[in-house]
Amino acid sequence: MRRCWLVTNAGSGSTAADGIAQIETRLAAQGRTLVGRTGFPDQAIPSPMDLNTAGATLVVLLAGDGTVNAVLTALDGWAGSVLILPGGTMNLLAKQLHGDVSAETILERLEQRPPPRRIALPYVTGDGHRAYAGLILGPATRWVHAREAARAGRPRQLLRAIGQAWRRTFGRGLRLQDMPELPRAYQAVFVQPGEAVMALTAVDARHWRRMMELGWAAMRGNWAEAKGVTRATASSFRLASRKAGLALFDGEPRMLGTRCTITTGRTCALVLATDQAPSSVVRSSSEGS
Ligand SMILES: Nc1ncnc2c1ncn2[C@@H]1O[C@H](COP(=O)(O)OP(=O)(O)OP(=O)(O)O)[C@@H](O)[C@H]1O
Repeated sequence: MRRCWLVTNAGSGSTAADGIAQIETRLAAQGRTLVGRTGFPDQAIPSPMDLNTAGATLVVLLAGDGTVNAVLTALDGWAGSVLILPGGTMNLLAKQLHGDVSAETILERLEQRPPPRRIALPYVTGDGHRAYAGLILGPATRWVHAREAARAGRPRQLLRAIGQAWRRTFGRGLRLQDMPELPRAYQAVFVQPGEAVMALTAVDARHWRRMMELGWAAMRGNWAEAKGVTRATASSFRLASRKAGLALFDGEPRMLGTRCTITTGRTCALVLATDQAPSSVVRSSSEGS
């Protein structure tokens, strides 16, 4: 893992130019050679063939969960390793793999003996899209447009997006098929990948602030029996919607077709985990290095 390719996203929550420079300095101090750099999304993610041609055996990724999603999906099947460093806002995957530690600490652990394990990550999938940290379904997904407008510093677009999200959230909820445990119409359904089955958390809460708090907290797994929340597990289920609907795959908006089926999958052993006591999702999917 001496020859690396660095992928960054300047739009990710906590990726600053000096942070990227620090990572490059640290890699050089460890005797690693940077054979390529990609600034996503302006530049395309390198293909396995690009990486092999450059002799890269390690992709170091400093970005948020949305960028991590794009890279893992593009590189699934590659024989090298991917090291995910926290460069985003939530960094759910980096925390699962390494604990809540800095990029510097994770790079230090690359040198430890035995070396970090390469693991296969489970994901949930629908209509060809994947979510490694979590999938959000239902009208609450409309709030993503407000988030992106705020991020882009566009106040008029933000106000319009808030208005639309507000109306949608309190409109008709999402119904699921093949899930008798979840019989109602829900404002949001959070789906997290797991070992054999996925975990569903359905929110039937009509207060928008509670709903958004519950949503992202659910992804971090730090709340349990909140009001208006029902939990279930499934190996697959279908959306009952007759119209295409918005979904958030690791926070990124994608359209799902009518009656789309959501199932599970798993990557090849691609991703490095450095935490001694990783989360249950990671532990359950671990493989030898
Ligand atoms: N596949 C993609 N294609 C195009 N743009 C993307 C893609 N994934 C992420 N982005 C954009 O890159 C920016 C940063 O997203 P990213 O998810 O990497 O960081 P974040 O949202 O700050 O972190 P986190 O998801 O961990 O909270 C966002 O504007 C996002 O929409």
